Formats: sequence, C-alpha cells, structure tokens
Amino acid sequence: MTRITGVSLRRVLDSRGNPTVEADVLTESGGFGRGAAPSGASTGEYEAIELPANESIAAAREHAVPRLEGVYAGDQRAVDNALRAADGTDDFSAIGANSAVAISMAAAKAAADVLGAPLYQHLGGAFRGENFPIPLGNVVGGGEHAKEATHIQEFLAAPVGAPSVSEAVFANAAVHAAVADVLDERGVPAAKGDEGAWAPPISDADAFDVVDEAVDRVEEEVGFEIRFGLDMAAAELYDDDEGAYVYGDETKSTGEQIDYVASLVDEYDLAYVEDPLDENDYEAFAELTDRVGDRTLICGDDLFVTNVERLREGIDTGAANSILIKPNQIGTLSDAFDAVELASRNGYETVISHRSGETEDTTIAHLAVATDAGFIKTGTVGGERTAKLNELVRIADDAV
Ligand SMILES: O=C(O)[C@@H](CO)OP(=O)(O)O
Ligand SMILES: [Mg+2]
Repeated sequence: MTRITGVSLRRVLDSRGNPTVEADVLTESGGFGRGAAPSGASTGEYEAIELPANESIAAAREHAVPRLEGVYAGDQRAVDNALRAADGTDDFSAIGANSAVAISMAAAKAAADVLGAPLYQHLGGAFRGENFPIPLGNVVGGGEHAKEATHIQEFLAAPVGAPSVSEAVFANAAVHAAVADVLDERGVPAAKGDEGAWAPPISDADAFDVVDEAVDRVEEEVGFEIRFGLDMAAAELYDDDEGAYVYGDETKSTGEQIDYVASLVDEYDLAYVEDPLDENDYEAFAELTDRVGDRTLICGDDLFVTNVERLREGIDTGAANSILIKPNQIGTLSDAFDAVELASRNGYETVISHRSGETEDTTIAHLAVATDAGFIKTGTVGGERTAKLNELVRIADDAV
C-alpha cells in the first residue's frame, strides 16, 4: 500500500534566501510526504556533497526518481538504498545530498501519512513520545554565521533542569531576550546572525560574560537550572599552514586550545562544547575528552559528520563523548539512524541538529523524539527555528 508512485522535486527558498531542494513523495494509497534540505555555512570537510539546487534536482530526476517508483515508502532502508544506488558514489556527489535527504525525509513522512501515525512513531516505534530532548538554543554567535561578531560560532543556552520540553523552549527564548537586555544595558548594538542568534561586535570574553549574566537572570525567573554551552566550530578557526587556532590577531597552539577550552568548561560550568578542535585532530579531541569529559559533553560535528566510519574512529581513540546528527551531512535518514545507534551503543550522547540555512521542515524534531536523543540543537527564535521547536511542543501535547 505504501508503494511510491511519484516523486516531485522543486527549488524553494531557504532561510538565507538561497535555493534549496524540496521533495514531494506520493504513494499508491494516497499517502503524501514533503521534505526540504537544509544547508550549512560552516560545513565539515568530510560531509556528503550538496550540489547547486537546480543541478541536484536535474540529476535526481534522471537517476533517482525512476528507481524509486514502486519502492515501499515504509521501508526506509529500501528507499535510502535506492538513493545510494542511483547516486553510485560514497558522498552523494552525483545526485547531491540535498536531493537525497529531501527525498529520504519525504518518503518517511509519506509512510507515516499512510499509517496515520506521527512521524516520530513511524520512525521510532510505539514506545517513543515519552522522552524529549533538551533544546540547545543559540543566543549569541559569530564565526561563519555572522561577520564582525564573536570568533566562537555559537553560545547555546542549555535548560538542563527544565521540567518539560515546552518550558525548556520558552526558557531559551527568554535567555535570547535577556541577552538583548544585557547588550542594551551595556550600549552594544547587535544584529542577528544566520540562525537568529544575536551577533554583537564584542570579544569572546565579553560574550561569555553577557551570556552568563543572561542565563543567571532567566534561571532566577524560571526556577530551574539553565547552563550554557558552545559550538566553537574550531575547524573554521584552525589554520593548516600556521598549525594554530586563529582568533583575530591572536593564535593558539593545539595545546593552548585544549587548555583554553578546559578552563572555559570549569569557569562557566559549560554543559556542552561542540567542535572545540580541528576536524582532523582525533588525538586532541581525545586529550580534551579525557580532561573534561566527566563533566561536560564534548561533541563532534565536523569531526564525525554523522558518518559511522568517522564515529568508529572516534570511539576507538576516545575522541569526544557525543555526536551531532545532521541528516544532510550524510544524505539519508537510514545513515543518520545508523550513526545514532552506533553512538548510543557506545555511550555517546546524541544531539540532533539543524543547519544554519533552514526551511520550515520539522523532520529533525521527530527524529530527536524517535531516537530518544538527549539534545536537539535547532535555534531559539525565527520561523524556520520555531517550526521545529513548536513541533516538539505539539508532539509533547499529542497534537501532531
Ligand atoms: O556548525 C553547526 O553546528 C551548524 C548548525 O548550527 O552550522 P552550519 O549549518 O553552518 O554547519
Ligand atoms: Mg557545529
């Protein structure tokens, strides 16, 4: 009943105003699913390849769509295997990971539609829907997401003590608002970066101070524990030629970077640090994890790129203790699930994540609930971010 009868692809806008791929999947019995590919700005060197939207659509129409007709949408592995076979490369460079992930997500939604089940339940089973991820909310940022702002890409509110996902979502929005107040009191003007976080022209040290203060204020208001974390996106800071991390006029050797991050973890009681080191440096990741991994999450994003081979190397070397999961980094939901499973079996925390370029697609909210992920990183404010956050609130309210 869930045989795919049609796949259509089109160019739509993403949140940066760039073209991205949207896919519609139709099944024999009238099931319908729609998915849209997000897009990164600080992409990892080892990610699956995103092609220009029109090229990706043309290639997918020619090679993937004919293979998908007749495949059961409910058999996600069959759908994703058909996408891999149609592409024929390791990194989706023939049809583009953007078309692949859009189709993969659309097929899952079409199958859920036929079943009359919420997407998280189709993906995760009947017993999912009780546990919710803690949302990591980007409240201050710079790096590749906003020029002339902080070197560190993201300062993330982490409402670890929130009694419900809804209270967590509102707490992050309150921290975002409190950051605006603190900046205003200090006379600092701030635009917003790609993900809706404030992008003030201040030093990283000042940003720590601002976020710390904003978190304290909101913590007092709501009465539960809020910590914060970082995405350092350190592969963007690392200069291969210099062999050092570059912060404007200052540089840090790998050893200094490890000391710096370890001191930040202790000074600010950071709950989470993503990509604190370069994406090629498993050894440095392992050293930092050894030093602070008992009290914070060291998460691999560009390091692992949702790829089981790279994660396996991390497990073998003791690099990081959590993994960021971005379906478009690897190209299909099946591959993303495999990464989640390998991580969970080895005691790595999973963090389901958006990209800096997003759409209204809400698949990652369902993916987080379906996989029982500990965290989700999907922004704080802005329509393409609130789409996912509000979907989490609806799932918790049994209203999807
Ligand atoms: O680095 C990241 O984790 C992401 C999302 O916040 O950014 P981008 O999508 O630009 O890679
Ligand atoms: Mg990252």
